[in-house]
Amino acid sequence: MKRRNFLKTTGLLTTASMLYQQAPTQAQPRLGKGEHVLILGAGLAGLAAAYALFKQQVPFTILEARNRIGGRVFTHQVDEESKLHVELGAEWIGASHERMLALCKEFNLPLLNHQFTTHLTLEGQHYKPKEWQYDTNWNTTYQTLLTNFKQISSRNSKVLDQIDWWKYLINNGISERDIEIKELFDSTDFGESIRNVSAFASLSEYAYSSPNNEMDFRIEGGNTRLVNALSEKIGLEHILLNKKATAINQTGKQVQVLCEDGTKHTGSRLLCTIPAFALTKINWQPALPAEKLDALHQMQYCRIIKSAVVFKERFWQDETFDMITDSTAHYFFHSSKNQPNTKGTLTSYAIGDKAYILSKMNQEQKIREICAALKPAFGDVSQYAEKATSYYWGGDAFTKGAYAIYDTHQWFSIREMMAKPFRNISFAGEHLAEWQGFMEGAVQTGEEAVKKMLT
Ligand SMILES: Cc1cc2nc3c(=O)[nH]c(=O)nc-3n(C[C@H](O)[C@H](O)[C@H](O)COP(=O)(O)OP(=O)(O)OC[C@H]3O[C@@H](n4cnc5c(N)ncnc54)[C@H](O)[C@@H]3O)c2cc1C
Repeated sequence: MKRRNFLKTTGLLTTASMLYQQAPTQAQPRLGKGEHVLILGAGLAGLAAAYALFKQQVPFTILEARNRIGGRVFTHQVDEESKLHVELGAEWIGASHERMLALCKEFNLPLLNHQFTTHLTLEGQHYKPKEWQYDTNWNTTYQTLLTNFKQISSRNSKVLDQIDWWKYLINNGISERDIEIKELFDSTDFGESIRNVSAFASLSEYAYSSPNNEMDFRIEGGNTRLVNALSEKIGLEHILLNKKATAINQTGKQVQVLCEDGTKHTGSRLLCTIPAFALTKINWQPALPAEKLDALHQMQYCRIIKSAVVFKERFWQDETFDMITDSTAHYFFHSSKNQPNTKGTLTSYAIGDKAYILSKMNQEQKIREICAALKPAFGDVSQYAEKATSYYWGGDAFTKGAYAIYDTHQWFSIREMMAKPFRNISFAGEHLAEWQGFMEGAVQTGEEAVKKMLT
C-alpha cells in the first residue's frame, strides 16, 4: 500500500470531524464557467493549483507576498565566480514523490543523484561510513516495527499518536547510544527534537519512504527551475508579486482580498496555500470558525538554518560526503555534488535550538563553528573557507519555521480542521499534505484543491 492510501485508511479523515462537531460543514458548489479563482501564495502548492486551473482554462490570479516566486523552494547562487548554487529551502526529491518526478519529466528538468554516504562524529570521534552502525539487534527490531506498522489498526494509530517518537523508541528497547544517534539523524527530518514528534507521524514517514529516506534527487541547476517552469507555463502576468494579503472579505458569492499595498482583488473562489502562521495574521470577515483558528494557532513549524560555506578546495574528497555530528552545526552534506569546480560547498543543516543559536551568529562566527565541527574528520580546514551564506527559517516572516511539525495528539486532531473549506475559500499547502513537509505534499494539495473545485 502506498503512503497516501495508508493514511486515508487510518481514520485520518474522520477523527477531527468528531472532535469538532460544532464546525460548519458546507459543500462548495462546482466552479461555474468563467468564474475567476484567486490563489494566495506562489509556492509549489499555489503554482501546482494554478497549473491545474490553466489546463482547464479557468481564469486565475496568484497573489504573492514576497518579491519572488517559489516560497520555500529557494535556490541561491553562493559564488559568482564559480557559479556554484545551493538550496536554502527544499533540497531533495524522493524516489516515491510521483507528482514531483512527473512534473520534472513533463518540463524536461533533468534530475541528479543527490544521495550521500554518511559519516558520524560523536564526542570528538570521527567514524567513516562503514565504521559505525546501530546495534544489530536494534536494526532487526526496527525493521520489524516498520513492517508491523503497515498493518496497524485505526484505533492503535491513535494510541501511537499520543506518544512521541523518542519515547516510542525507548519503549521498544533502543540502547542509550543508539537513541543518541537516532535523535541526531531523525531530528534533521522533523526539524526539532524527536521528543516533539508524534510516533504515528514518524512511523508513517519512515515505513513508507524510499530506502534512502526520500533523499534521492535534486533538479540540475536548482529546484527553483521547476518553480520557474510552472510560472512561465501559466503566464507570469497571472502572478502578482509584493501582494501581501492582510484582509479577506466574503460577501455573497464573492471573495475580496485586500493587500498591504492597498490593492483589492476579487474572485468567485479563493485558494489559500499560505502557511498556518500567515493565515492567523489575516483579518477575516466573516471571522474564521473558532475551531479552525484554534487549530491554526496550534500548528508549529520547525526551526531550521541552512548555512552553506564555500571552500577553496574540496578537502572532503568524496563526492557523496555527508556527516551527522553532535555539534551545533549538526548535519553536513556536500551541496555542490555534481557541480564540477575546484571550489565546493558544504551545507550545515541545523535544527531546533541549535538553529536558533547559529542564527544569532555573524557569518564569521558561523564559519568558525562549522570548521570546529569538521575538525575531528579533517583537521583544521579554516584556511579553505571563503564565505558563508545562510537562511534561518525560524525567523521567516511568513512561515515562522521551515515546515509543519505534528506533535503528539495533533495528527488526528487539527489537520482536518485546518483543511476544511470556509464558504468560498479552500486551503492547501505542505502542512495539510499526506506527504507533509515535502514539495510533493505541497503539489498534491494544490492539485487536489482544484480537482475538488471542478467536481
Ligand atoms: C529548510 C527547508 C528544507 C526543506 N527540505 C525539503 C526537502 O529536502 N524535500 C522536500 O520535498 N521538501 C523540503 N522542504 C519543504 C518544502 O520546501 C515545502 O513543503 C514546500 O516548498 C511548501 O510549499 P507550499 O506552497 O505549501 O508553501 P510555501 O512554499 O511556503 O508557499 C506559500 C507562499 O505564500 C506566500 N505568502 C505567505 N503569506 C502570504 C500572504 N499573507 N499573502 C500572500 N502570499 C503569502 C509565501 O511568501 C510563499 O511564497 C524543506 C523546507 C525548508 C524550509
